[in-house]
Amino acid sequence: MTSITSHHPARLRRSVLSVPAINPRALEKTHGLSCDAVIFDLEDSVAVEKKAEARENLRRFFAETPLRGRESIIRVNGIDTEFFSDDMAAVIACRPDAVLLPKVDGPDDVQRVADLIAETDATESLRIWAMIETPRGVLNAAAIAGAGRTAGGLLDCFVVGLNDLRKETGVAPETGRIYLVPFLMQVILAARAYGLDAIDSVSNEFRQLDAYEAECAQGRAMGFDGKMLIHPAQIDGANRHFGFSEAALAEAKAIAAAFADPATDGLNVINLDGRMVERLHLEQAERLLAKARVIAEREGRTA
Ligand SMILES: CC(C)(COP(=O)(O)OP(=O)(O)OC[C@H]1O[C@@H](n2cnc3c(N)ncnc32)[C@H](O)[C@@H]1OP(=O)(O)O)[C@@H](O)C(=O)NCCC(=O)NCCSC(=O)C[C@H](O)C(=O)O
Ligand SMILES: [Mg+2]
Repeated sequence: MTSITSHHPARLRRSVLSVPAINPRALEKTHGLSCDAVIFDLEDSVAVEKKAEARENLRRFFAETPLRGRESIIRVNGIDTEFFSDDMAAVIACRPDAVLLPKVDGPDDVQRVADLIAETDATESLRIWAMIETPRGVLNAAAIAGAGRTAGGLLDCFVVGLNDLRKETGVAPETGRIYLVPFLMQVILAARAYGLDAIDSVSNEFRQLDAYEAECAQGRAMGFDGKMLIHPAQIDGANRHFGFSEAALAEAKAIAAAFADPATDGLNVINLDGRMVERLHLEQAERLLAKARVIAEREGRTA
């Protein structure tokens, strides 16, 4: 693979909202929210004595009122915990689009889960997402991303977890995430090297929307595809920052139109209004336009 083309070029993952599976009211609310994807959490937001009840909530939710038109992901407890096998049974029963593994330390974690899925009839539809949130996870990010290939191509997306990473490393929550940026960039690079998407970490302060918006802008500039969220108030900001401006859309259309002109047949590089544009830019433009079409479709208009 030589480009950053992902498995699913037109898949939207701007806003990925986490919802505690123990909270029926919040589960119900997901139907009216404009996030691109929902993570149904069985891990940290569910108390130990409530795990079984949370799984039951999910079984009911997926059977009776499943999410439509958006990706659904279930976050299970860690593979070495006592909850994992019951969580995976719930995942297989619910049939979300993906299972999110927390605290992935190395490629073996992904392989173990891929082997488990291979024993079921969910291989066609169920993908694996991995949380990169431990020091080993960050150090092994490239090997983990590469494991996607041996694990039947099921690995699809990385999600960064800075709460755990701060806890494990002692890095302070400084403005601008200054000391965390090297870790974040390493995760993005590893994801891109193997065609995975990468989702930025949650921001805990869900009432401080100015700081949150700045963090979204930073995440977008770093190359993340979207942000994991904890509260509905964070959805609009993520959709805006990880979406496209009118200017970017117009530029993508101009690039696509230029290369569609027969006059550019056989040319790899052209002059577009005083700027060099290559066919690699056409790939980027087409990816942007495909995502823009999905957004427009969802909003009931034409791109
Ligand atoms: C943080 C919260 C506990 C705050 O909840 P609450 O006190 O209810 O907030 P509000 O009163 O402002 O809520 C307003 C209404 O919005 C609904 N709501 C709130 N959060 C959600 C949600 N996540 N999904 C759907 N709906 C939500 C409330 O029910 C209110 O509705 P209404 O009654 O009609 O007014 C809460 O936001 C929350 O639990 N958030 C998610 C927590 C979570 O999922 N944690 C795990 C993910 S974080 C993570 O993964 C960290 C990572 O691992 C790492 O290491 O970094
Ligand atoms: Mg975590």
